[in-house]
Amino acid sequence: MEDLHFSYESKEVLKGVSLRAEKNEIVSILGPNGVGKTTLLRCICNMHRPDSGTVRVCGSDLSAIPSKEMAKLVGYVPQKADVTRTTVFDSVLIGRRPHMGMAFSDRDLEIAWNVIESLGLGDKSLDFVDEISGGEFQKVQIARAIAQEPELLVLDEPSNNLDIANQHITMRMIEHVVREHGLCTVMTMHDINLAAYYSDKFVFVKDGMIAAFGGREVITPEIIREVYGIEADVIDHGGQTVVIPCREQPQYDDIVGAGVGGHRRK
Ligand SMILES: Nc1ncnc2c1ncn2[C@@H]1O[C@H](COP(=O)(O)OP(=O)(O)OP(=O)(O)O)[C@@H](O)[C@H]1O
Repeated sequence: MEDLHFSYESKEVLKGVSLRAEKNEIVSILGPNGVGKTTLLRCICNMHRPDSGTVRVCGSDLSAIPSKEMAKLVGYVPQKADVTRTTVFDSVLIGRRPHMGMAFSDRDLEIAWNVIESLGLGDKSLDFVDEISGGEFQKVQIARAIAQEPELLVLDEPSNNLDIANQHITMRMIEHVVREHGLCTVMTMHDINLAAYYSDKFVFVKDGMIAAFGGREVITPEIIREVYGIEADVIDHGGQTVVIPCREQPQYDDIVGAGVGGHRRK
């Protein structure tokens, strides 16, 4: 992505974003609510046309290729997806559409089933997607994108609605697919610790620009303060980077003192 600018009408959300993600890499995009993370992902997937700048996947300018070719390159899981009444199995199998000829092949069926089983959805495969839980639905969306076998997997908050065990099952599945097939995953995350657990690179977004981009060395108390405006400790826990917000935050007192939620402190 090179020098990308994007505006909603007169509001400029992305102000010259450049970044490069490699094969076999998991890249997490981090930053506060409303900073432009989803907008960035939608530009990567060609769902938003940037004001200027380019996005290339495997050398192809996505704005210039047919949608079926695009679907072979990029699999996208949005934060909120529409629910149509299909079974879990069919919903995942549909991910194979960019690869199929006139009909689904045995290989398509096998790939769909393997992903479903790996994500622990086997016993739900004949359930309708409008009759499963929010977390199960999230896993179905991710399973479909994995079954699509794209070069680039773009995930908007993949841990949404998932309990701690399912967060790790899903992230491990994504990690496995990335390592096994050498594809690239770019995802937004609010949980920095989960991102730190599984990602190779981190992009901190602030004011429509990249505040930091790199390996786990960019996760520092300074960048957390700069981007989120909070104090936090960043510790190494057995080789794992862990961010722990400090209990005392001067601005929390201001918020509580101002009576947010009706709980004015005396
Ligand atoms: N369709 C739209 N029309 C106008 N403004 C929009 C639209 N979608 C998003 N915005 C605005 O653009 C900004 C960036 O939104 P975006 O959804 O990209 O943020 P985000 O970082 O993904 O937020 P979150 O972490 O809360 O999901 C926000 O101020 C938002 O209100």
